[in-house]
Amino acid sequence: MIDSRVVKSVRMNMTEEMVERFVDAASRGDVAAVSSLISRCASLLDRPGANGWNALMLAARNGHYTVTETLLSHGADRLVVNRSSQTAYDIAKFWGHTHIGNLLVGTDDQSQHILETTDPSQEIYFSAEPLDRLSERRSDATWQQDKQNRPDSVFLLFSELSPLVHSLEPSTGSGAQTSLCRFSSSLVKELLLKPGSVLVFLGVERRRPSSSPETSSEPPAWFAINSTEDPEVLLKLGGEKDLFWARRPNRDLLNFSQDEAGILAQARAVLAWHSRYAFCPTCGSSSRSEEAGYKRTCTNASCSSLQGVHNTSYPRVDPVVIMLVLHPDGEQCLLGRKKVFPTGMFSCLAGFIEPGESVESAVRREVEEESGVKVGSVRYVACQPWPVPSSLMIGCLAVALSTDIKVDENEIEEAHWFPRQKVIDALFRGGSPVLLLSHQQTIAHQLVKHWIGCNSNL
Ligand SMILES: NC(=O)C1=CN([C@@H]2O[C@H](COP(=O)(O)OP(=O)(O)OC[C@H]3O[C@@H](n4cnc5c(N)ncnc54)[C@H](OP(=O)(O)O)[C@@H]3O)[C@@H](O)[C@H]2O)C=CC1
Ligand SMILES: [Mg+2]
Ligand SMILES: [Mg+2]
Ligand SMILES: [Mg+2]
Ligand SMILES: [Zn+2]
Repeated sequence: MIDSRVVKSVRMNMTEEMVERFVDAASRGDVAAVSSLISRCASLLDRPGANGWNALMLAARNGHYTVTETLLSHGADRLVVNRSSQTAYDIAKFWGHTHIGNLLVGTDDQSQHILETTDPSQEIYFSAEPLDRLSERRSDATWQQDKQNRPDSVFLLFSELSPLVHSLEPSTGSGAQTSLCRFSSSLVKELLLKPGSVLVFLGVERRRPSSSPETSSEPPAWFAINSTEDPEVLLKLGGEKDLFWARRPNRDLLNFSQDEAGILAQARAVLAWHSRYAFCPTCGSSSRSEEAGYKRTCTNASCSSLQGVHNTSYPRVDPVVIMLVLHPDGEQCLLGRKKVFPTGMFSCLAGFIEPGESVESAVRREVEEESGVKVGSVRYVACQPWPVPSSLMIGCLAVALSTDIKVDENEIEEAHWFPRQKVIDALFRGGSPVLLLSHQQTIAHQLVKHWIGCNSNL
């Protein structure tokens, strides 16, 4: 007689084996095997394998576009999570498969196929460009005046370079905690006449490709104002709303949506330049704002800054190299901490580029100055505008030639080689007691993530 428990157990084993074959086919990108197994047993679709990952997650992990497409066309559930609470979209995003991420959220763009799949720049905070800067309109005074008077124009307000913001309900789902306060021209009209106010034209909203052709009016223009009026009085401009000034640059500026962060990076950096260049650096006379806030011209008619190329007349950008230095064994990375960092936090080394220096030389010099480690090859990864006040962080991976560490105590308190697994734990567990990484909106964090994503096989 056959024991029914044995039959049940054999059946279970067969099903489990089929699930494993199915997830394995998805993981390898074998679209024929995936399709054939689904046609034989549709219930396989969302079943997880032994490690808790289903076929969609594995296809997303390994960048298999056609398999992802096939699974979705059969109705695979995009919202199922693995044991680390990641959806297939989270996994695709983490591993840099942007085109698969787009497919999973339903905004597929085939052109992504042509590009390298691991391009981290699309995710970099402060780098979104939702406005068209329309630089050709900056010197068109009539156009500028018209835009300033239009009721649909948007004005952002800053005091001592801090933007006026309001909190967002977590239910907005965007992940952003704060949003920039948007004022209309009628509310800021008087403020613009005050002598301490500086106005910068930021651009016009980019039209969405789907917008109807009969919308003939031009898209709204955006401006930023830095005011020297009493900040408490300015708060009242917003009426009864619960507004506040985002004053702590390294913290309060990291809570916006990607689009608002991009606008903020532009606005704050240009306003910071105005606040530091009230006087001409060449002759010391006062200077005035022109070209809708994109130029400062010396008021002294005989000043040499009025002839030739003078970079003091235009908004400044300071290049900074920031690098994740990899151990020659490829399995460890060099992270350091400044005294001001919270306990346990380590980050990439960074430093200003000096005049006459290439990116590669600056990486080698700063790493050696700060840690004593010699660096060989350097590879650019992505950059981040950093409006504190107006740096451009140039993010690189670099490979060490030596491994002994001797820190420059003026700049760095400690630096160590961290093994890959410790870094993975810090990334996934949001900070272990031994290692806390910098905020995920920083390029330092993104470089670490990029390194893990490039090489690891989680
Ligand atoms: N987004 C991110 O992930 C990160 C951003 N950063 C930003 O990068 C910038 C530079 O990093 P950091 O490690 O401090 O740089 P450095 O290692 O070059 O050290 C900075 C020090 O160098 C001096 N210095 C030299 N050149 C300049 C210059 N052109 N402008 C200002 N100071 C200069 C200053 O000294 P003194 O004050 O004595 O004159 C300053 O304190 C910082 O603004 C920081 O906020 C840094 C790390 C991560
Ligand atoms: Mg340095
Ligand atoms: Mg430094
Ligand atoms: Mg330096
Ligand atoms: Zn001058």
